[in-house]
Amino acid sequence: MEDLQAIKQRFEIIGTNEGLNRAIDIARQVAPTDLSVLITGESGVGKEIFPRIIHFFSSRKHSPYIAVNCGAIPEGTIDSELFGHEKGAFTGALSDRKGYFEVTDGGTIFLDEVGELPLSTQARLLRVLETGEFIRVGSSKVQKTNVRVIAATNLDIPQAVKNGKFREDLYYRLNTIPIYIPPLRERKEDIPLLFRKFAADFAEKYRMPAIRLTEEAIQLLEAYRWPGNIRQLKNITEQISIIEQERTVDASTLKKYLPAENTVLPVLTGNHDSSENSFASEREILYKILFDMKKDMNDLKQLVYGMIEKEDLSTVPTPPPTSLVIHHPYEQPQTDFSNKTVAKRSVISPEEQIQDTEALVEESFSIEEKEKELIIKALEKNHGKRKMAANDLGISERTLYRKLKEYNIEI
Ligand SMILES: Nc1ncnc2c1ncn2[C@@H]1O[C@H](COP(=O)(O)OP(=O)(O)OP(=O)(O)O)[C@@H](O)[C@H]1O
Repeated sequence: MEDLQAIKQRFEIIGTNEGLNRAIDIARQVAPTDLSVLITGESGVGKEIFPRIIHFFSSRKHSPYIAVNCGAIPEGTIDSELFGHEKGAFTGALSDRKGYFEVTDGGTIFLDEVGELPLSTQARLLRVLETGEFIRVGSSKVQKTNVRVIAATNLDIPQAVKNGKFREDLYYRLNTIPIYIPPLRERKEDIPLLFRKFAADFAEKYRMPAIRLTEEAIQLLEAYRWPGNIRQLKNITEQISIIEQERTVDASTLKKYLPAENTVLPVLTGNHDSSENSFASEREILYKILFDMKKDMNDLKQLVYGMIEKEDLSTVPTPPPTSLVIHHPYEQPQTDFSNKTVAKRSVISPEEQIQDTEALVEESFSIEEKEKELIIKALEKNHGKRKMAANDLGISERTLYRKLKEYNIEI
C-alpha cells in the first residue's frame, strides 16, 4: 500500500500535522475492510477527501462511488432518493426509480451531513447497514444491496442523540471506525503551507504572479482562529489574489481580509452604537423583513396549493415543464476518480413542485436579489458556516442549501 506521502500527493492533501497524518493513516488501514466509518470535524476541515481515500484503497474501487449531501435533499424526498420508489408512490412518481443504495450495489456511499437525516430515514439506514435490506418507497418488496457506508458530520452527534434527534443505535453502527479531522487552528504548522498551495493555484487560474506574505503577515495568518477552517483560508487567499495589485502582502493588508473574530450581526445583538453600525443594522433589518415577507408568502402559497390539491380543481395553473427537472448538487468527479457516479434526478414530489413555483413567484416580487444579498452576508459573517448562517437567517439548513444552489452561490 502507498505510503503517507504518496497518498497526500495523489489526493492533493497539503499538511504535515500529526492529527491529519493519523486521520489519513486510519483511512488507509480501514479501507480494505468493509467497516462503516464516521468522519467528524468542523465545517471546512477537509472531510470530503477521506471517503475517497477509503473507496480508492478498497476492493470496491472499480464499483460506483456516490457522495450524497443529506442536508441538501428535502425531507420529503430523501427516502426516495436513497432507497428508490415505485411508480405511483406519490404524485409525480411517474415511473419506478432506483435509489442510491440500489445503484451503488457493490460500491461505496458517502453520506455527508448525516446528522441532518430525519428519524424515519435513520431507521431505514440502520436496516440497510445491519442486514443489507431496503424497501423502495411505495413498495412492500424487500431488496438486498451490498454497499459500504461512510458518513461525515460536523454536528455533535452524541448531543443530537441526547436531544432525541439521532438514533443511538445508528450512531454506534456508523461510528465503528471514527476518524477525526482537527480544525485548522490546531494545525498551525499547516497554515502557511496551505496558503502557498492556494496562492500558487490561484496564480495559475488567474494567470498572474502568486501572492506572497511578509514574515509579519505569516505570523498574523497563524495567529488567526480560522473558524471556517481550510475553506475560509482558501476563499481569503483567492480574494487577496484577485484584489491586491501588490503581490507581496503585508500584515496590515492581510488584516483587511480577516473578519474580526466573535463579531455578530448588529441586527441580532442590537448593537447600534456608531452611525456606521446603525446604518448597517437598518439595512439588515430591512433585508430581514423582506426575507420574512417572502417566507410568509411561501407559507401562504403552500397553504393555497394544499387547498387546491385537496379540492382537485382542474383550473390550477401548473408550473412549466422545464421547472420540473431538478438536479442535486453532487460533487464533480476528481481526476483520479473517473468511476464516480454523478447522480441526477428527474422525478419530483408535490412539495418540490411548490418550491419550484416559489422561484417563479419570487421573480415577480423582485425580492430575489435582496434575498441573495442577505444569504451572502450571513455566510460571510459566519465564515462560510452554513448551519450558523441558516440560524441567523431564520431558515433551515436544508432551505439554505437549496437557495445556494438556486442562486449559484459558491462558498
Ligand atoms: N489538506 C488539504 N489540502 C488541500 N486542500 C484542502 C485540504 N483539506 C481541505 N481542502 C480544501 O478545503 C475545502 C473544504 O474542504 P471540504 O469541503 O472537504 O470540507 P468539509 O470538512 O467536508 O466541510 P463541510 O462539513 O462544511 O462539508 C475544499 O476546497 C478542499 O479541497
